[in-house]
Amino acid sequence: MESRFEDSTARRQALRREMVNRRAALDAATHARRSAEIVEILRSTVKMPQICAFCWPIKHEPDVRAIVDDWLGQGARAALPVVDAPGAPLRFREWTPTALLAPDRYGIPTPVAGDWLVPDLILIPLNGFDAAGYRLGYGGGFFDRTLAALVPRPLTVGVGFEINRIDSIQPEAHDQRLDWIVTEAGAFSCGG
Ligand SMILES: Nc1nc2c(c(=O)[nH]1)N(C=O)[C@@H](CNc1ccc(C(=O)N[C@@H](CCC(=O)O)C(=O)O)cc1)CN2
Ligand SMILES: Nc1ncnc2c1ncn2[C@@H]1O[C@H](COP(=O)(O)OP(=O)(O)OP(=O)(O)O)[C@@H](O)[C@H]1O
Repeated sequence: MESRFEDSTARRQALRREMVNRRAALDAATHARRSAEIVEILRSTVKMPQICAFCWPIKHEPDVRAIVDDWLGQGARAALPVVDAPGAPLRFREWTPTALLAPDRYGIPTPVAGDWLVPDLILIPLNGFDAAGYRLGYGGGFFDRTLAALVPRPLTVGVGFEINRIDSIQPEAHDQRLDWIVTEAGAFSCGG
């Protein structure tokens, strides 16, 4: 049992790095084009939420901030995740275009003030993903823990690039399945 645990942990660690490396190899124009394609698909498939959580892109993740700007202009509110501590669920703090952001413990720009909000939609960046709707992140377990705790559960839409598609992330008991995955190739319902 111990060695099997170490194997799956080692596999995930190697996959996490590989997924970041694949995105890092995209040139800026390709990255921008694919991000824009994802935003177009989101525009035509996702109903505007009341409160949209999204992530400030890191590690060459897709940049879908344009749809958040659209929704803000149409009356929605937006929020970014805040890491209180490793092992704790995320909380979400309001973001507006004038919000002051400061790097958190991982260097991720994070609001330093603002209302704490509960999103009805979360746009979740996919470091890696599979067709069943499982996501590979950066190993913190933050979204798994957060989604396990949120009642009612918000709509979860993973946003990723096709180069980060994996046959199966070999989900574990704690892995939360996303409702939708949107890539530059389309919107996929995961039927979780
Ligand atoms: N853009 C973005 N923001 C996000 C997330 C995300 O996936 N993307 N998160 C999604 O949950 C949360 C942050 N989760 C993170 C977890 C680990 C690392 C990280 O850099 N890990 C190091 C190893 C650090 C360590 O072990 O101490 C690494 O990958 O090198 C970064 C973010 C909240 N904000
Ligand atoms: N609901 C939960 N309760 C307690 N621990 C959890 C829960 N969900 C995940 N974890 C723990 O978090 C750790 C990391 O999980 P995982 O490898 O799935 O992270 P990840 O999805 O890559 O990370 P992140 O969402 O931060 O990007 C695991 O060791 C797991 O035990």
